Amino acid sequence: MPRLLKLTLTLFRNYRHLTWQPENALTVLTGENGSGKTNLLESLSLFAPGRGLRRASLSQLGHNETSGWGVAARFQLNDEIIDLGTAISETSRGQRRNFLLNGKPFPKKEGVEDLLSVIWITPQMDRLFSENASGRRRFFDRLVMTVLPGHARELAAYERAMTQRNKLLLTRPTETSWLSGLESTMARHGVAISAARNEIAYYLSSFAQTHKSAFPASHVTFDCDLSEQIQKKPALTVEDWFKEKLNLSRSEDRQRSRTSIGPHRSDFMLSDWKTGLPAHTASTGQQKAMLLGLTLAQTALVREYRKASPLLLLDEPLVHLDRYKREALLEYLPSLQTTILLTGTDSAPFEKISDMARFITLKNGSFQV
Ligand SMILES: Nc1ncnc2c1ncn2[C@@H]1O[C@H](COP(=O)(O)OP(=O)(O)OP(=O)(O)O)[C@@H](O)[C@H]1O
Repeated sequence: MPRLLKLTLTLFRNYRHLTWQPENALTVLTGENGSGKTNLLESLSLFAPGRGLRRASLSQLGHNETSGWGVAARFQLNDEIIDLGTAISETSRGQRRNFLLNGKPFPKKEGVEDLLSVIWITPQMDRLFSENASGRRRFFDRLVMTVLPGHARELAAYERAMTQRNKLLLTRPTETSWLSGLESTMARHGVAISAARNEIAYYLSSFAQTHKSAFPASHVTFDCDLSEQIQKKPALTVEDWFKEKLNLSRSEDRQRSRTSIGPHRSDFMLSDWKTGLPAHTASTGQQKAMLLGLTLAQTALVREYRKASPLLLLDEPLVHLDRYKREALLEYLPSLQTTILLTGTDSAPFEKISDMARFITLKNGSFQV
């Protein structure tokens, strides 16, 4: 669990209208380039905080950029059935995306991430370990959120305070007590963010190590002053230490127009547990295998912490993998007993799961019968 029972797309990307009731836990979506495979996965990725698997703007999601799009899905969670919906709403501050739970706005202080974990990989992530740190940070924070949903709120609160501090340093740098208040807020949430990242990195490494699969067991570490401090000192002391650092960096940060220290600057490192091979020096296929290894360990961790499986969206998971790894992945996935959507241009590489999975061919945003 969870099980996707129904998906309805209205004027979403290249879909005018689609209603789909999946029959199997495993679905393989195939079709020519541009047929709508990633778009369908993207629609489900919107049931997670943020901008979905393509990080698209709201206007890009509507069919031919119309704003009247909507995505609705019915899920079976452990023993209840819920209806989730997302669409654009107009507010006094402009357009934003809203969520509906069983036809009503979400209760205050509760987010979609409290009900459902959605995990995805995309072909763009094949370069995750060799490209810039901001992509890795975003990836890792999303990973932490799927396990500890409160992480999303900590990040939002930290970023809000940091944005205000950066603005204040430029416009009213003499407002020292206001700045101190913002720095206290940043320190409190910053320590919580780093602690959650460290906790998940630690458990991911140990889960990955015991995980029996063809995928390299990975060692995950964080490169951040704060993470290092947290490993040595109690959280409150680290909070004071971070607050002091922020205070001391005011004039430098004012010159740079940004905050130069904190968890928003950290990076995470991944290396093969056995060989010590750092991910960025591995081959393309090895990096893909490390990404999948991390994703499978994440899935196990979500189950352990939340007593429920995540929804898995795997866009082109077999690309770059050798035959041994492809088969190992396909052999493992059915044991997860959750809704898993896989994509590929051809069905042949998925042969191994042909008796368990439902194969659907897409063309121009509709299912081929
Ligand atoms: N807002 C939109 N309105 C209409 N069509 C769109 C919109 N956004 C993207 N498309 C179209 O959707 C198609 C891309 O779909 P998608 O990325 O899902 O394809 P895919 O099947 O995953 O292809 P590939 O195999 O190349 O990865 C493109 O033809 C693109 O022009």
